[in-house]
Amino acid sequence: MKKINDSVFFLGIADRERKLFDQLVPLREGTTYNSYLVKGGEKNALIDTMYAPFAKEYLDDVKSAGVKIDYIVSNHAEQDHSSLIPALLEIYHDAVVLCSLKGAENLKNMLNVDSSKIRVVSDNEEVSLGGKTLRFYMTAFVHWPDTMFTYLVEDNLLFTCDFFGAHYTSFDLYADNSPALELAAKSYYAEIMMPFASFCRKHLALARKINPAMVLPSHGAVYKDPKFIFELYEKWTSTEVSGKVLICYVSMYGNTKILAERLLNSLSKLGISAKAVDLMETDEGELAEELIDATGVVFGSSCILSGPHPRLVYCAYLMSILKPKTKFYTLIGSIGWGGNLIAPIEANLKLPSIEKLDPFVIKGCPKPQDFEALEAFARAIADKVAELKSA
Ligand SMILES: Cc1cc2nc3c(=O)[nH]c(=O)nc-3n(C[C@H](O)[C@H](O)[C@H](O)COP(=O)(O)O)c2cc1C
Repeated sequence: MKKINDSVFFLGIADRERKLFDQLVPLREGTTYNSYLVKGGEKNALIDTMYAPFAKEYLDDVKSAGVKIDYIVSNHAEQDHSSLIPALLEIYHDAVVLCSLKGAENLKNMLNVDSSKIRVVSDNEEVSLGGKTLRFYMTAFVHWPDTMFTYLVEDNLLFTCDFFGAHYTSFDLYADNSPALELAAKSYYAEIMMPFASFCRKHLALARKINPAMVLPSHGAVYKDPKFIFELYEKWTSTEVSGKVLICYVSMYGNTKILAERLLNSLSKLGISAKAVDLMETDEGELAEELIDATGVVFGSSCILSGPHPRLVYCAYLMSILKPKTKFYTLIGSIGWGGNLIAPIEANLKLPSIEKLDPFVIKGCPKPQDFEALEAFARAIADKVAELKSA
């Protein structure tokens, strides 16, 4: 247990060995699950709890505080924060779980929490701990429909659960505002929050309006200087067109790779910010990070068994669920004799109003005339970027 002030304590636990989150998100250095204890003059509250595998450590820590737990605030019912609520209710029989309406439904469905133990709170509702007041803000969809913020009024502390979180363990208590933390927060945003960008913008504005002295998320470090994470979220959620073009390719014998590298070079010469990633060497997390500001995506694939490499189809599907603000896509590739490179990608790429530019496909290895044609293809992409930026 680490002290934040005389009334507020951090009960986070680092899970450094964890390699994958939600069976989808690769972790660079594990993660932390953060829970907080708020001691009031009359009552005490836990804000979010802990992931079940850490039951012993966590419950010992809570008990060592030597206070009765009157309230268990569940800002979000995902099991990494809520799965020890039943165990806590076994210890603290009179404790009441405070959560949103959707949170109540989720806690009942997922953890069999008895309705009699739950009190649903509404937007702006306050609960007094005696000299300390918890105020709740309904912040649906950052990232489940149940999510809410808890604000400790007298101390000006904002508990945001997953919002502003980071899978980051290299800290003692407070954020060091380092490039490593920025990358962890970026990765977290891309994989967890980006699909809900409009909700993120709305709840970011709320957090800014509250103007807390600290932001206390449920993964990663406590932000003593919330401006750091607010400005990053401002940038990532911005609707501005960055103009960046991301080339995502797979190549068996190097033909498509040559096209990808030539295109990257041509785009750079035309003043376009571009990046090429080999999808066989890029995990979901890295791809998601690159997609945050990708205005255009160029899929690169050779033909394999009549279609694109399956990794490209997966990439298109991933884009559909992560919902980056990508405005256009196209394709480069090399075939042997025939097949359809674009159709399986198209069938899986479901992004509202994304525009398709004519693809560029060659036979076998690139020839001098192919390189010339590729220059024209690069100019068409640059023109589209310029058009989007000036719109
Ligand atoms: C396993 C395998 C399956 C292939 N299937 C097809 C195919 O169905 N249609 C086609 O036109 N070419 C096919 N090809 C040929 C490749 O698309 C072609 O050699 C291409 O130039 C390879 O480009 P790369 O080096 O970027 O992978 C196949 C090649 C391999 C190795």
